[in-house]
Amino acid sequence: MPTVISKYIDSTVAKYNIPKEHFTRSVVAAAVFLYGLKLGYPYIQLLCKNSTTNNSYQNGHAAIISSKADGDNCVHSSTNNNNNKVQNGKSVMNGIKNGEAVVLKQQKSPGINKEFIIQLHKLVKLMLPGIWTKEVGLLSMHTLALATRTFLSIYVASMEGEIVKYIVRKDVKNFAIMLLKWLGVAVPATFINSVIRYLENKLALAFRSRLVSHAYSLYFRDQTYYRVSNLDGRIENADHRLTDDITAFTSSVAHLYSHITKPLFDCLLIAIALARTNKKMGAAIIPGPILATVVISLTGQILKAVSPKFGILVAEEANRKGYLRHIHARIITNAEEIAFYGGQKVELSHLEKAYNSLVDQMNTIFSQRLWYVMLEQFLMKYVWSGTGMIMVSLPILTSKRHAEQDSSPDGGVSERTQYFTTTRNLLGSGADAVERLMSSYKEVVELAGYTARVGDMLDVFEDASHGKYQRAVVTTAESKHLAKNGGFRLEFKNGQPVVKGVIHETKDGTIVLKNVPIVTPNCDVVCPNLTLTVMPGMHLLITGPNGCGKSSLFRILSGLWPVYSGELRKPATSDMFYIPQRPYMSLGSLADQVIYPDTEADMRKKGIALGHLQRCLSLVHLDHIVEREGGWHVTTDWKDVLSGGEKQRMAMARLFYHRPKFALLDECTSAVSIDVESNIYEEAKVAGITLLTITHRPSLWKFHTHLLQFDGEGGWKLESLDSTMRLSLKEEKEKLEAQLAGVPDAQERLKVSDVRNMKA
Ligand SMILES: Nc1ncnc2c1ncn2[C@@H]1O[C@H](COP(=O)(O)OP(=O)(O)OP(=O)(O)O)[C@@H](O)[C@H]1O
Repeated sequence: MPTVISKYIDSTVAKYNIPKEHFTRSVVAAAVFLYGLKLGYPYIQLLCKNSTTNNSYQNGHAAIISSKADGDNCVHSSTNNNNNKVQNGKSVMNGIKNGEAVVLKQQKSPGINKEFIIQLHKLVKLMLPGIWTKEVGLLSMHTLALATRTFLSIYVASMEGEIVKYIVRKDVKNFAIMLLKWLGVAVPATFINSVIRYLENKLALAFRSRLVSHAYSLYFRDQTYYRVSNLDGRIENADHRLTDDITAFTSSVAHLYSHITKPLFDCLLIAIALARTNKKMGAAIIPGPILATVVISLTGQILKAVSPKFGILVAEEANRKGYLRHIHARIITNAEEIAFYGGQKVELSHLEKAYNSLVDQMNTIFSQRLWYVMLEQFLMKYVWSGTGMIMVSLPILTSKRHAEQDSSPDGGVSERTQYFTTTRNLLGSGADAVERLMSSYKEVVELAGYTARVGDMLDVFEDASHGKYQRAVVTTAESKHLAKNGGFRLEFKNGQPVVKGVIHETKDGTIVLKNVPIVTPNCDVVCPNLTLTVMPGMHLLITGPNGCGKSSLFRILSGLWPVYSGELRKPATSDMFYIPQRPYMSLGSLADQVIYPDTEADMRKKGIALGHLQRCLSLVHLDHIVEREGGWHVTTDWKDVLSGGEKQRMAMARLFYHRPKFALLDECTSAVSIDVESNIYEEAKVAGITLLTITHRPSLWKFHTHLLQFDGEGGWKLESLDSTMRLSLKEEKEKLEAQLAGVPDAQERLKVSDVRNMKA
């Protein structure tokens, strides 16, 4: 068949007097153009479609807002903050809990689509921020190394052809010279191979460093690390995305670059070398490439049609890996509590569940790969080898040169053997190159999975730092009731609550709340309307039942939670210092614990010496630990070394180091003995710090001038805590204590009477 085509072409060119070379080049150019058009067509079509259907759903379904008809419960979930559309994704209805809440969750499908190209473009811009960067230098060197390797491959293939020619001619001298040359080329060739791998790893690391530094700067901007896990519901396990996913993404990009660039060079240069060899043999050039193009295109189409959705599979695998890691991290963090409870059975079952789910996903990928790789190998190894054999034999079979035309002594046998060896080697390398190009499709699809995870993470960080959150929101009947009573109703837009409150920084150092609601991240309104002014020196005691919003008030004052309505005036964040119930011990030395969140450099800048830290510790009765632990610069895991009460005292020592205008104390001395606690409060007041204290301990009342009492129903009461008030509270406490003190006696009497009754 190819011979027939070749003969037909020869006669046609001769008939119209067209130079054969022109004809050949035009055919190859047309074939390349058409194939390029065919590959690019779906993307051109997609681009056109997207620009015309901007407000419509694409490749997915969206369920944006769903509300229950009875009006008691309403559920909102949005997949996009600005408009109600989901691209290349779908929203999944997760189920109805207790007949009250429906939670909707968005599920994106990573794949080779417009979303992928946009996200990849954004990430590439971050990894290659300019021309004169280290990354571009590495990339250029890498490209040069890849091109050099291709030239060397072609050179080696032609040398091998010559070696075979001298063997057939029995020309020992030339054979020995060629063999030495061949060995000489092997040294730079292997060095280049090693350089390619080295540069690929360097490039992956450089890309990773760029992305990590960008991601860290976003993660630590404006408390984003808190907001992402507490206020936004889009990404779980940010730690996994920041570590493993960024690594996988950057390695994949660097690997794909060499995996695509090198075969492209190979294909181009090998095609030119093959054409020249064929021309030298006086054989027809067109049939071989046409045959190769047809076979390769068909193979590509078949593989594309049967290829599993590796992008989705890989993204899901990364998700499950992240979850498994999260469960491990929880066990390490809460090891003591779990051990006290003896909760290993439950924890083990959680771990096993997470691990088995990862194994299931990996098995799915392995089994999908099994059939795909089998088909890939069959098409690329056998079908292509057969095609290669036809291509190698064609020029020899169709060559018009006759034995008598050959100048060589063996009638052209050695020349034809040389040609055969060179061409076979070149074709082998060419086939390898095309195989790598085609198998890189699978890697591109996997890259789409990593791109989606990294790109989504950066988008969420960006949104969270600008106060834009998305999470499935459930408002309950109770919170709606509160909202009605307080005259406050949370407003929703695109399924997300609208932040309408204003925040101002005051210069006079007062805290003012005007009609500020306390709203949880789930949009439960725990207190619809709080109005309050705290002047410096006005020590405020905050009480109320559990879950009434006491700590949440501190979250709002610290800027962690948004102000949904009303007005908040507060001093600069540096003038307020929050101490939580569970004290946080940082990494570092003993001195680092006292000065946290300052660093030693900050401390030096402020002109503070270690002697001052010693005084801070003595104010909380903790100065003895300096000697006990071996000095200020000892580094250990302070979380485990210090007792619960010691950790709380250390947290209070920070208060004396920083000396803020306001101290937000959230039951932070619950494990400290009452006498030490009283001393600390006394000293804090002497230091001029205004106290806002959440406590259930009556022993602390005397240090405060005002009382803010939440009733747990959304209501609150602010009154001054004068001596009569303190007395009445004290009396109430003593009455209750007296009643409780009688309970064991009563129980004892009850037991005795029960025994008597039984005996009777
Ligand atoms: N990160 C969060 N996401 C969702 N809801 C939260 C979050 N943190 C707190 N809440 C909810 O906010 C409400 C008020 O919580 P808050 O911590 O202010 O209670 P509290 O009055 O300090 O209680 P306690 O005395 O038990 O410490 C609770 O119903 C709680 O479930």
